[in-house]
Amino acid sequence: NTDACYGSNVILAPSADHRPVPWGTPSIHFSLNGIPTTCCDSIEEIRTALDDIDDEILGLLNRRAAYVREATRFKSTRESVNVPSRNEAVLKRAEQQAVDIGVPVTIVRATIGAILNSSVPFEQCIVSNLGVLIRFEADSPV
Ligand SMILES: C=C(O[C@@H]1C=C(C(=O)O)C=C[C@H]1O)C(=O)O
Repeated sequence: NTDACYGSNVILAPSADHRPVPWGTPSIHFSLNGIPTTCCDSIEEIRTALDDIDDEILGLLNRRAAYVREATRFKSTRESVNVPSRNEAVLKRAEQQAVDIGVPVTIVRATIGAILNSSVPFEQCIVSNLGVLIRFEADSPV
């Protein structure tokens, strides 16, 4: 039952433990120079696509981290960095979006959760080290 993976949509897959591979037909449909194309015919093809996507995700994480760092400009103390109510809202919104768009909710819950759980310590790290920098500059001879 794929309901549990997606949160709503259901895809059909053979349920046998030892199914012959590849089973089914390529399920990713896209247009290559206007020509309808499908993927994938091999695991290598899939892994190349996953590597490309991971590169894109890294670019997005870099952008997100820049905004998280910028948020420190509006936080006066290290204690005010973590805002649990906002974390909760970010996660809730992502889960709802996932269901609406058809992204597997299991993946969204874990990844957005991990992004929040790492963004807060990153932001706290920036705030802590800004303090060090300011103290260092204040203590330096002019
Ligand atoms: C960026 C902020 O700081 C923290 C990081 C958040 C995030 O990564 O989305 C959300 C809330 C805060 O815990 C913020 O307050 O919005």
